[in-house]
Amino acid sequence: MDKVITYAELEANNSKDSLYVLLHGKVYNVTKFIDEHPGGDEVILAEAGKDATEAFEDVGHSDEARELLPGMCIGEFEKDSTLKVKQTNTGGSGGSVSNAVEQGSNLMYFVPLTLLGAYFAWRFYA
Ligand code: HEM
Repeated sequence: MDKVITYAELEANNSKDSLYVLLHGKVYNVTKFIDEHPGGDEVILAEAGKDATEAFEDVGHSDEARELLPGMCIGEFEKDSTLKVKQTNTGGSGGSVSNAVEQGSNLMYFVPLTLLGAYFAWRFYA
């Protein structure tokens, strides 16, 4: 299983006729499996050309489901491509939203602490 799959290859195999899925940094050819998937074909097709790891783990797939994976593995995902995928995911609106949340959580601590400090300063001097 030494073959390295590029992002271009992953993206090119995005239909029911030929479908690759990226899970945990490995690429799986699920073309034959998709009709047998108990969760239906649409959920897997929706992850075509993307990192499906999160969707796969969110479902909480059983050990039996995981045992099917090695048989469909066709290689490792190109490391640089992973970065590219991650960058497009964190870029754009998603990135600014999480930045805003991060800044918000800093304020969440800063504002009450400042008010508390002001209150005790007032009690002390009053
Ligand atoms: C390509 C690798 C995958 C394999 C081998 C696989 C296999 C399975 C198996 C065997 C089940 C039956 C329940 C279980 O044993 O856990 C299942 C259920 C399910 N799978 Fe997958 N799956 C794959 C990918 C995905 C992906 C990418 C999604 C995307 C969201 C997905 C969504 C679901 C859902 C929603 C169910 C639940 C169906 C139900 O309980 O009605 N699966 N899968």
